[in-house]
Amino acid sequence: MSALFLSNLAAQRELLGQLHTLAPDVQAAGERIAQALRAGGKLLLCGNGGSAADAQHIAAELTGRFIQERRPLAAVALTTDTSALTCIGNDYSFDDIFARQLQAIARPGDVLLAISTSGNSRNVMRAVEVARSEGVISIGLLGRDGGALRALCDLSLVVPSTVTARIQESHILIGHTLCGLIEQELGLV
Ligand SMILES: O=C(CO)[C@@H](O)[C@H](O)[C@H](O)[C@H](O)COP(=O)(O)O
Ligand SMILES: [Zn+2]
Repeated sequence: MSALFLSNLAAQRELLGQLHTLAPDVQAAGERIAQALRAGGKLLLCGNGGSAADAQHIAAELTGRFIQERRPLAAVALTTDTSALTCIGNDYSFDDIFARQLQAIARPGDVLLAISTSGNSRNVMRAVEVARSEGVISIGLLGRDGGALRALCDLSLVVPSTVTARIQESHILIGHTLCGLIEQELGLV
């Protein structure tokens, strides 16, 4: 068990080494999301497996509460509606499960947080492509070398580990940091 703890600490140390490039990008991502929310837009989130859980977790911090009592903020995880996911997956393609929901509810000025540890999940890539065509800013929360999503997204936050679990552990740290920045930016804490 202690091997897992040590492996997590090593990944966090590697992340620390990237802080000079990552911190300004996380700050920029928080500001962009806050700007969109201030203007009446919303944050949409997507990802597979553990990243679907992260998408829901981050959305809940905003619609519910992160640190302090405040008005709810508009955030929707595209991972939660099993009817939409099974209908679109079954009738169209699993690659379309996020893109089609996004087409239905996204408006120009919204932001998409696209979460993928490999950076290569087809359904997340398809969502980012649709985001671009709908005037939605895309922020990638990625791992490894960022994969294909790195270049597709308007802004990419890449955790430089090659282990999926370690990347996810850093993703939720960055997700919480974004929630804190958003609350600060909106003057709500
Ligand atoms: O949580 C884990 C592994 O820690 C898995 O459920 C993992 O999220 C799934 O294999 C995903 O399908 C991986 O997708 P992605 O992060 O490469 O986009
Ligand atoms: Zn996991």
